[in-house]
Amino acid sequence: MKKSIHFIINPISGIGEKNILPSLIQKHLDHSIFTYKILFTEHRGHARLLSKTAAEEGVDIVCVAGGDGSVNEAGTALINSSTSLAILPTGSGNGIARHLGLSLKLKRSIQRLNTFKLKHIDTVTLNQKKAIGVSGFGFDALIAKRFDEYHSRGFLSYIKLVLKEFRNYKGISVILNEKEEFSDLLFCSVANTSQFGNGFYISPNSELEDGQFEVVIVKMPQTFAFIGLLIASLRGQIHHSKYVEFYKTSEMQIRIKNSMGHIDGEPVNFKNLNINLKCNPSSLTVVT
Ligand SMILES: Nc1ncnc2c1ncn2[C@@H]1O[C@H](COP(=O)(O)OP(=O)(O)OP(=O)(O)O)[C@@H](O)[C@H]1O
Repeated sequence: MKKSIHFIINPISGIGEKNILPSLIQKHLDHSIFTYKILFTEHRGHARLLSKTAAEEGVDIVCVAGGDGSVNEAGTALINSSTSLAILPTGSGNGIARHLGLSLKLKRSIQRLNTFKLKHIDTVTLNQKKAIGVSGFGFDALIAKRFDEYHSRGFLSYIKLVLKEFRNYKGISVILNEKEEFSDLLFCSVANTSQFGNGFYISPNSELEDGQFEVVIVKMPQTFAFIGLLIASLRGQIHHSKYVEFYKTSEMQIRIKNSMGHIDGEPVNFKNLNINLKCNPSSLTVVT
């Protein structure tokens, strides 16, 4: 019997044209293996609703075309279901797709679906919210919020914003497991995958199949050292920096002071800043 795929396309993700996707899918998907349907998201949160419905209907694969925000919406709706997640990376940063080693070329990533290889990956719970890639508090959350409101997307816009916002940024404080307190931090990340996106690594040793995640503490650097940190991040060397500490774990309680949060790059308002972090091992099936 043929497998069913629902393609869910976020038309505002990234900077590329999404209207060509239906013809690329028609051309490169193996129709002897798959039947498919194409849906475009119409608003924030729509990918979550469409994916939930697909899982309830017993669709085999939800293939989301978008960035990490869309991957989060679609993927977290499929946790512990028998529907697998596939990704066509059309976002600005595509951190989760890059971590999974997926091709950023649309033709290649559609063709790769035809081989239908599955992987069971971990997800992370932050209080009631679910994450797949990198979440956190502090400067990265501020950037997620500003980027969300920004007039343009893509890599260059992102870098411009990061450099502009750093100039006025005041640090945050974090307490780990009610014991260790850190103040004047640039940010605190919860990394289930290795990078924010665009090749900016925050936790190069994070893996999606180890039943654990990393809590990454980044101390506030001076401007010059901040540029150094960005370069180290792009080189995948940030774990050697004296400004960075890692805690690998499957569970942790963190208390955040004076910060907003983000989950998979999307700004999130946590009502309670006592956050219980928990890994959910092998809770999501992805096509790689
Ligand atoms: N039709 C739509 N109109 C407005 N917003 C939408 C629509 N469809 C989805 N969204 C929202 O767009 C936001 C950004 O999407 P996404 O993360 O996929 O792209 P990106 O930000 O360009 O990529 P990345 O997260 O990899 O940097 C998400 O919050 C998603 O809910």
